[in-house]
Amino acid sequence: MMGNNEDGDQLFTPWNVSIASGHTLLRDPRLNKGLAFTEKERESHYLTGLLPPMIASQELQEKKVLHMLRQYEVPLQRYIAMIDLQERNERLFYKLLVDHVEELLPVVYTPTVGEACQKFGSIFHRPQGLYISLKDKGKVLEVLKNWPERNIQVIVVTDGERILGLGDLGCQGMGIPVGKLSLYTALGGVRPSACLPITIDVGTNNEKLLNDEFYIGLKQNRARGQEYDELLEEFMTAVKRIYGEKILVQFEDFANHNAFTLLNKYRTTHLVFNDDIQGTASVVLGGLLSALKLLGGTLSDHTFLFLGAGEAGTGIAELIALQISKKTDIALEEARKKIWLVDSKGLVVSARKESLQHFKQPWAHEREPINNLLDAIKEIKPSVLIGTSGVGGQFTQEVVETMSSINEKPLIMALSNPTSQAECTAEEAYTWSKGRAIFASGSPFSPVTYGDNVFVPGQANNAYIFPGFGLGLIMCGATRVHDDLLLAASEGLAAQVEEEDFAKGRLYPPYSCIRKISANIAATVADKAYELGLASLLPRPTDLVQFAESCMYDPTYPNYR
Ligand SMILES: O=C([O-])CC(=O)C(=O)O
Ligand SMILES: [Mg+2]
Repeated sequence: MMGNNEDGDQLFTPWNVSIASGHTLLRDPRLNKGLAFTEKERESHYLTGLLPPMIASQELQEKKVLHMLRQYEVPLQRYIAMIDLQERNERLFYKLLVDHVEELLPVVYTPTVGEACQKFGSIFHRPQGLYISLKDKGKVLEVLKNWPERNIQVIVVTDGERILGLGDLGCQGMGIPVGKLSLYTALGGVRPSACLPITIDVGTNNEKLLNDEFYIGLKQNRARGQEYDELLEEFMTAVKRIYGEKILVQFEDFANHNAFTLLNKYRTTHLVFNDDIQGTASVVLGGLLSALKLLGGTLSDHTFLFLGAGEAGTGIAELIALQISKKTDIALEEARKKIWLVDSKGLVVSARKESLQHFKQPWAHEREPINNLLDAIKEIKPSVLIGTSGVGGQFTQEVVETMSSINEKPLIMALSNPTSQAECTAEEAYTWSKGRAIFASGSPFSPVTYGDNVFVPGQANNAYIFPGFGLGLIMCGATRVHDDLLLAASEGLAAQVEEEDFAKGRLYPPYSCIRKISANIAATVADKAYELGLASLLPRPTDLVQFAESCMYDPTYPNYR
């Protein structure tokens, strides 16, 4: 329909019904193959003349993009180039990511994605993902319907309040669901069209953003309480209504208070998973199980001390206690007593119980108060030290040396992200422990040479877990997440660590085999879901690893007729 409005501008309805060919085909990132369109495809799809004569293979295209990426010295430039590729040629983006996962994971994911979120307003080109704000209250279902795809299997949603260890980035947190879902596809094989990144904008308390003229979100302080709860309730109801019972909703980078509340509220009615609480817990438990092969003994022989008592800290602590209680005759309550948490006010102890947030209370054991990490280490003598504080540099030389004086092989995990927030670097851990520490970190660190040894630190990042875990849930039609599925994922991951990994001091297998790892995790998770009666796809496939592999998206170009 055409016509003139009052201002004299031409009005028209932006409808366009066509099958993709010619220019449209080239502009559709899901279908575009660029120079890889064959002679025949160019002829039958009206592409002749729209491309230069060269016909390139997908491999050659990969080589070219990789060459270009390696020329950029600034990580953010690489990130932008990858996002541009994703928006231009989706299959090439994923082919590249799958084939060069170790090199490109730090580009599209942690740590660079953190910087991208911080600068999101200025690098914002074309919108990715779906934005739902307070303004959409009462019409969230309609907003969801604006998304062009219908067959969604996974949503990753954030409200941007705790982006990695970088704090409140408001609406600019969108980089995180986008990045996580790229990994769902590249690492876990979930189809890109089945993935939906969502940011819920309830405002931000970040003054810098509120005063930034280019800030892309709502310029108001965060809604709390009833206003917040109602929007999230409307969202969760709409999601189930539009996508059904089996839609997986992954909560990501919410602040502690909302993260625990949302998970508890929706775990019995929806298929929900909190990556920061549960995914991180599962990846760390996997690393601990594999560390036992180096250290000997069982989990219950160890004493654990955490710096940080938020989502990651208490999530990991609870999963360790659960595993101990399942594998021994120690009750969960007793198992918890092997685990100690230090927060910003010092050791979590019973004397503080009244003033503690509810998620810290199970960890308030009997002991004299201690107000700092170092003294807590000296008193408790942990064999395992885990940093989940979100604050960089807290594992000082003295901390690492003290751990090393207590333990022959201290196990130290510096999990906070991105790299700037890591509790210590890999080099610090190996140097200060004189090469004795077993070290893993949330963000990637390069190998470290110490004496005659080259140590390869493992990256204890939930990226090992959520893609395979999600695939496992989806492929068996799971309807609820159960803690036993997380334990299964940890065991599935630990089973993938090989002798040569241990020889290099790493507790995790290399990311280069991540698709195989994910298929195995998916299989152990689905197997457990069948055992618990949580799987709806019947009959159960006999070979679950093979079934997982057969479900995985292959980014190789198809041929067009
Ligand atoms: O995104 C990551 O690298 C791991 C994670 O969930 C977080 O730090 O919040
Ligand atoms: Mg996270």
